[in-house]
Amino acid sequence: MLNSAWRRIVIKVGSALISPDAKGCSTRYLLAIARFISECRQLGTEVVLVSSGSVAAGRSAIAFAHQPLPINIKQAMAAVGQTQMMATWSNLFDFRCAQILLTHDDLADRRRYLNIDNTLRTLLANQVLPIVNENDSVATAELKVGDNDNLAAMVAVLVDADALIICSDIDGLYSANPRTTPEARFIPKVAQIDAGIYAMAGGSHHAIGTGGMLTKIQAAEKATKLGVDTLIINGQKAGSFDMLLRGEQAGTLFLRQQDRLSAKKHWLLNSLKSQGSIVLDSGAVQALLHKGASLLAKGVTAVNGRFDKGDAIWLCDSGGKQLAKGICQYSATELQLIKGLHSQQIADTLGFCPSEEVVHRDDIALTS
Ligand SMILES: Nc1ncnc2c1ncn2[C@@H]1O[C@H](COP(=O)(O)OP(=O)(O)O)[C@@H](O)[C@H]1O
Ligand SMILES: N[C@@H](CCC(=O)OP(=O)(O)O)C(=O)O
Repeated sequence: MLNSAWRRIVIKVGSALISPDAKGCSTRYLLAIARFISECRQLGTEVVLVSSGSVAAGRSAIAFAHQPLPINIKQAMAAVGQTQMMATWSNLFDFRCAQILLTHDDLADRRRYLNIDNTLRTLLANQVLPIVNENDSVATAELKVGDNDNLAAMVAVLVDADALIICSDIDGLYSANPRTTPEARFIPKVAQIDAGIYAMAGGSHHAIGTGGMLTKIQAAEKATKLGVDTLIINGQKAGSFDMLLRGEQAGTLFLRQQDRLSAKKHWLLNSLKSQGSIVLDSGAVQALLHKGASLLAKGVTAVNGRFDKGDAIWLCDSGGKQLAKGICQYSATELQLIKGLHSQQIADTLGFCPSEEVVHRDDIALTS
């Protein structure tokens, strides 16, 4: 039985699995991965897929013989390969897929970060499989995350995933690159990522992979710090997925450093500076404290301070007691106009309704 604590997972698939011969997309390895994704969903685990492969899949369409590939050539390859990659995945599923293309800027900007978060939540709530990649054909080097291992870790944190599964072309982390050091030892579990672990990492052995083991360890560090267990598994072996479905460990497991929810709560309460506060009516206070509910406009009675969509704010009771901190989906000006209204009235009042919730329950940390 798949790990029952996995409510939501992010699966990252590397270029070598999408386009093993760098001649367009191949289903050679994707069939087993697609079957795994379908089974996870049937077991009630939500899946977000981060798929590399646009450059590798589009490589044969653009004439260029030399290495390294210049950025304009890679961008043209990505533009061709991205549609092929999406079409290949879509053909393997009997449910809908959605394409999300991101750059580093989208994740660094608070408003865009929230929009992506809302889009992903909505897709998952509608049983659509989000397939994320870097927006390679438009992003310049400075705008890029640069590799999909780190991108997948950022997405895992964004969607509050319980686990990040990085599917590569090797069984997991070894004490050195086994392709150049045959006596390298396999490392099944990593409790703490330190300089010694980084020293094990070598680069990629093929021209289409980005980062080799280094970016996978960086990704594991990002994700485990914020409460996401991270696995590096061999996506070329269907047996890796069978093991996970039986609840067994496959590949190398990087253990999360703390509980995911407490990591988020800690981040909200201690790292995000509050830009204002809102006062809740007694019904909203009860729903917040005892039902873990999202905050709706109906329950807001007053708005203090000047904050923007995406800022952290205090949620207070009528006596001014700070009950929780949360990320607000509306600016203070917008909230002044919609406070006390039913969610259905928001669009009529503002002309738009980015979210039915003023503060989503996933973005709330109670102070006690
Ligand atoms: N310590 C290590 N343990 C395992 N693999 C390593 C190590 N150092 C470097 N590698 C290389 O990293 C490769 C996987 O990274 P990469 O080629 O970027 O794959 P992907 O396309 O899946 O991201 C392996 O095939 C191996 O050649
Ligand atoms: N975004 C790029 C992949 C970048 C990347 O990290 O590749 P990989 O190391 O194969 O996961 C693409 O779609 O070609």
